[in-house]
Amino acid sequence: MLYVKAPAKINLTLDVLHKRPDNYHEIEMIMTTVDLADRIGLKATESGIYIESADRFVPNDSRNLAYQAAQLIKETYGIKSGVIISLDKQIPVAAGLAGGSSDAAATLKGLNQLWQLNLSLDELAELGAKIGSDVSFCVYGGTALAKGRGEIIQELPVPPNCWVILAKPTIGVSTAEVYGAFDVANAQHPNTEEMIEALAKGDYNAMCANLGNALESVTLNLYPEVAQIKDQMKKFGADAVLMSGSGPTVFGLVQQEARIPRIYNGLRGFCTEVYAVRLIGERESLA
Ligand SMILES: C[C@](O)(CO)[C@H](O)COP(=O)(O)OP(=O)(O)OC[C@H]1O[C@@H](n2ccc(N)nc2=O)[C@H](O)[C@@H]1O
Ligand SMILES: Nc1ncnc2c1ncn2[C@@H]1O[C@H](COP(=O)(O)OP(=O)(O)OP(=O)(O)O)[C@@H](O)[C@H]1O
Repeated sequence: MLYVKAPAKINLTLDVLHKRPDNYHEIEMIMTTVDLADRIGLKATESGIYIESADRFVPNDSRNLAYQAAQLIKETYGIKSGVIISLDKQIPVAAGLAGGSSDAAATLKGLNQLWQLNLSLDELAELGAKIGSDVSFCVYGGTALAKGRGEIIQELPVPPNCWVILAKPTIGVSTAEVYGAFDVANAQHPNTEEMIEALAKGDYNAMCANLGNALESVTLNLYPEVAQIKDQMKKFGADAVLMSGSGPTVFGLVQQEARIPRIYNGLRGFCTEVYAVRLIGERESLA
């Protein structure tokens, strides 16, 4: 069995520029990986693609993004052999943390090794873009500026060291629904350039000051409980707070470890899924 780690991502910024003729939105966003990861096991079989997962919210057929990754590699490179993909899910599902996309990216990287394809990260990221907008970033990991519909990746410096508290309300959010309700005319845009500068300088306070997500107000309107979690996280002492991706997960950045118990325990009072993890933000080598 070959094991590959599939880390979650958070959005430090997410800007939506305009709607495109292909119905996707042109975006500009800065993503970084956090130390909360699914573990993907890959086992060779004679033929077929099989998904094993104990999580009842995870599809075990071609709707699974890891299945789609294996299918794409098999078709593109004419592979006859099969694979059993076991997904040990740690990343909450439909959370805005790119769980499915990261599983797909890890599957691409793992199968590259299992089937000895010798593909580069760039080639794997290009394949990943066919599966979903977040998959290319997940192939590289680390910290990056993503453009286009999310698939054009430019590496950025590793953010300053800090803790990330993640809190997911019990609702799951559909990315398509949030983009669908987005109103370009009334959008609030984060300052992407300032965030890039903050990362270049390793300036934690500037990173906190420039967190911004144009989709946040859309999800907050649809699901008021997300706004409540944001308020609570601030009240309990996070340095800065933002919704990740299309939500509903809210993350808070904290530099002082001593502050974590108060925030963590305070949120656990009305939110079952709360995690305190380190920010990774650094690229890992090929699986
Ligand atoms: C919200 C984010 O997670 C931020 O990282 C991504 O922008 C979404 O990435 P994703 O879940 O991989 O998205 P996809 O599976 O490619 O697309 C899901 C749906 O979201 C909408 N979508 C997605 C990306 C994008 N740039 N514009 C869009 O309008 C489209 O309606 C699409 O049908
Ligand atoms: N490997 C997978 N893990 C979890 N969900 C998956 C997977 N493959 C497909 N799905 C489906 O995708 C839906 C969205 O789940 P996912 O956890 O990827 O969302 P997300 O974190 O919001 O993604 P993103 O941030 O990329 O928009 C789920 O409801 C599930 O039906």
